[in-house]
Amino acid sequence: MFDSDLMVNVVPVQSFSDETLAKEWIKNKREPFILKNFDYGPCLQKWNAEYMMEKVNNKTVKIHVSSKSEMDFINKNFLYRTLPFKELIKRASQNKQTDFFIDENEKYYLRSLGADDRKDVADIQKDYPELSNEIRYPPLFELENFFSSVFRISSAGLRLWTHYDIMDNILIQINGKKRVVLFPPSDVDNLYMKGDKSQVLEIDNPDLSKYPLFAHAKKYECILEAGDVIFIPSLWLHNVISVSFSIGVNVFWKHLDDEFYEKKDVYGNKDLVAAQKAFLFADKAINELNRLPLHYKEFYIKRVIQKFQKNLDDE
Ligand SMILES: O=C(O)CCC(=O)C(=O)O
Ligand SMILES: [Fe+2]
Repeated sequence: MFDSDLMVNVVPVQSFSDETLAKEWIKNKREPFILKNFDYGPCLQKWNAEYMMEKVNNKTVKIHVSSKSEMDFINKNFLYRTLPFKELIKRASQNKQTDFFIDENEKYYLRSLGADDRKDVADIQKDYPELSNEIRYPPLFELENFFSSVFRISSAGLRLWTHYDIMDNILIQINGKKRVVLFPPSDVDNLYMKGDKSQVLEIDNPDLSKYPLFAHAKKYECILEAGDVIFIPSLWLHNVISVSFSIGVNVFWKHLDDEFYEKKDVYGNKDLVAAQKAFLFADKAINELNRLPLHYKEFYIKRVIQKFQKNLDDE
């Protein structure tokens, strides 16, 4: 497989400046897009490293620390540590560290959490009151469906693994640049999933002997500049690399009725209740079939898959 074969599957993410059009896309098209030129308020001018260090006092944050550019959640090649918010910003905004946990080139990632990270969802308005009136969200969702708002602060060059979330989501880029690569839900068979994450880490240089189907995955791709917001529809897989020191905020909201979401899901990434039940039934079905000799099991797994496929075909 050559690079050029992989390139065939790259689609640039659409961008536009019209909020009404953006809302239409969310409702009807459900594909990623970038909305440009929205007025987010003072955060766009103000939120740089110096300002954040000065403004946010007395807060400690749980962070990811990684000596590798490609963070790997499945094999945990990073550390969880705690730092004062100020210190996180200082370190994440510079490329070489004098104080470090692993080595001088280590990188930092903050996904902000609620006050009690097991019970509370992240909400910048509550968790960072000193910054709360400096950001305004674009009117792309109904306020009653709001779920959480999350800081995404990252060192230059750090990549967040490919994953999906179950809620609709906008990612607002406030400072610095990010490259975002997305894969449609229909490509989930090509992404070697483990839970909500893909095992293919090096998406630009994948090991195709290990992950041959990845070559067929369709990539939607864009660079998010400060002042851009991208819509990441639920179930679209996404991989995010910070091209420079980067401050972003993402907002999740519920696109379905409350009852479909797991109640205790503070991160907004647990599979929908119906899907969790289906996985449990699948485990039970597998246990049953495991009691049979292999050739019966193979035959009946195919028959069960046919049943699921027929259900989809009848839709
Ligand atoms: O910007 C990032 O680092 C990750 C964003 C993300 O995963 C999201 O908005 O759902
Ligand atoms: Fe995400």
